Amino acid sequence: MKEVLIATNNKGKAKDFEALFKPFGVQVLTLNDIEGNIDVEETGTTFEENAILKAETVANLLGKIVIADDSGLEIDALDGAPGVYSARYAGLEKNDDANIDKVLGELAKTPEEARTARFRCVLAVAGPGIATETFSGSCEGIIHSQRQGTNGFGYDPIFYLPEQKRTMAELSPEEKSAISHRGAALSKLKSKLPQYMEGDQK
Ligand SMILES: O=c1nc[nH]c2c1ncn2[C@H]1C[C@H](O)[C@@H](COP(=O)(O)OP(=O)(O)OP(=O)(O)O)O1
Ligand SMILES: [Mg+2]
Repeated sequence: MKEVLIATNNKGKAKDFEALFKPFGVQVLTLNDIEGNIDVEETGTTFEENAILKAETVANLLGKIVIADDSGLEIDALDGAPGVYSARYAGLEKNDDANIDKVLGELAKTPEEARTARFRCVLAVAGPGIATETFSGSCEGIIHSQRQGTNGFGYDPIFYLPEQKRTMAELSPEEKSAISHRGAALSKLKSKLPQYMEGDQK
């Protein structure tokens, strides 16, 4: 079976990618599936910079084509925070629960109509024989006043989708794939996928 390596340590993202690649019959591997402990420090100030940094660093270490994902939540009432700092919003130790509590606390006095937000995702592809490229996608929603649903990861339980009348954490993996920022970015990358898999000589 064909495989892609996603340069991520996030098991929630890995599940999203499994659902996204399933229709193509492509097997998803992540850094959790390979030997060693690769963790790239995210020193960039944009999703693009961090996605490229992760993709190129891991591609260089492994000598193969990889896809990296840098993503996050932009909340308008917080001037775009947590943005690129989404994973470490409540502190250096990554903690989805603490991050959600921090956001809900900051928005406690913000009325529903002013709680607009979006998820953003930038995918970067890098590796031997190809020029690094990026693909981006976004998904609009509203920050809900409490958690709802148990699917997905990260901020999904508080990301309310008015059209679905549910939070992202109440969608099935297939439903999330169809509307998510990650799905939108991957659909731009999709047409180049055969080229990336052929270009990889390893
Ligand atoms: O679909 C999503 N549903 C909910 N939350 C999400 C989503 N997509 C990104 N997010 C949040 C989670 C994390 O707080 C941050 C990503 O941070 P980001 O640095 O890209 O990922 P990460 O450090 O967890 O894993 P890695 O860098 O190894 O890929 O945005
Ligand atoms: Mg990260």
